[in-house]
Amino acid sequence: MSRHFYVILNRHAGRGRASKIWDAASPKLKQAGITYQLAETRYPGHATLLAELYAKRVQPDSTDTNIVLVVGGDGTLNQTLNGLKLGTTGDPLPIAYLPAGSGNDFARGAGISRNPDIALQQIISATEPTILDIGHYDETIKHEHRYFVNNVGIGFDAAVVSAANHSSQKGLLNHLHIGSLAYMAQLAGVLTHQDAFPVTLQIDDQREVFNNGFLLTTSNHPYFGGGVRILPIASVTDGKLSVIIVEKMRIPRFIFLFMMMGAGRHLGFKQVHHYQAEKIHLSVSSLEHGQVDGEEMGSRSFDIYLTIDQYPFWFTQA
Ligand SMILES: Nc1ncnc2c1ncn2[C@@H]1O[C@H](COP(=O)(O)OP(=O)(O)OP(=O)(O)O)[C@@H](O)[C@H]1O
Repeated sequence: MSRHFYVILNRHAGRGRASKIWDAASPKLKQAGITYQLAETRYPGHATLLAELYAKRVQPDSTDTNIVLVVGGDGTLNQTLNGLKLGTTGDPLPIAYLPAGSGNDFARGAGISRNPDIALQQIISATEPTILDIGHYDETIKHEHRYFVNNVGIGFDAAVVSAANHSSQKGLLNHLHIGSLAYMAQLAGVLTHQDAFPVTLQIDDQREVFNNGFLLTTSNHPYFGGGVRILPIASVTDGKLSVIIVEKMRIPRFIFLFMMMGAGRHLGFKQVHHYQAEKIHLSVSSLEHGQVDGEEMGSRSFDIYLTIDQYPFWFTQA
């Protein structure tokens, strides 16, 4: 059975790293006898439309395996997944993913190498799809729904994403290839300004209320923020979502908590609560920042139903 790749390339991902990764990978695909068609994203969000149109166009063919290869970061992967979901009526088209972003948290969580040569080998050597968990949310106030590969965050992490994106220094720092400094600088600012907020959480049949929420993240795997192991218990193959709530605490204690995350010891703090479930319902009535897979949801109140789903990915485990 021959393989044909539809490549969705975001040359801007990873501050331009994606472009170099693709230029090195394309001859190797040809050498491996894989045919491909290249589509480059032209504007933010374009990957969704490209994937949707491709899914609508492609015909299932028993002699050919059609695979969508994403070359970009978690944002491009998220958009591609959502476009494929919109455009597919029959069997889902498998996604191959060459991580080329800044954070690459999905690759960490799924066992896809962040070394592009190894990741490409994982893709080329695959002979069948690997089914992994993905998340889905339904937000009832603004009537939004979307799939996610990493996480949906409300509060601290989303405020950091928003502040870094709107920072006046971001362009300069990115130009100097030190964009992560933009996040570090914003982290300090958000730590001092983010207020506590009330959260109501329904986990399967269990209901919890927190008046002092600070960080609220529902995740599909352990990593967030570019490699922070916030939910070590989470897995892309357990058929469950994991949720963590960190209550507001004094700044030095919060910094200590972040240091303990490296060793996975933060879950023992009394202000840290975590759960796993197939269905999660979150309500936040105050205006808070939200993010999904690192993309801003805006500042608003939230009433979100989160569920787990599965999707075929094209790679062999490292
Ligand atoms: N031609 C383009 N011009 C500007 N932005 C684009 C273009 N194509 C895609 N984008 C946007 O680039 C953003 C960042 O992409 P992506 O998340 O893939 O990379 P990243 O942020 O470097 O990686 P990660 O999310 O893993 O940290 C996405 O929001 C995407 O919509």
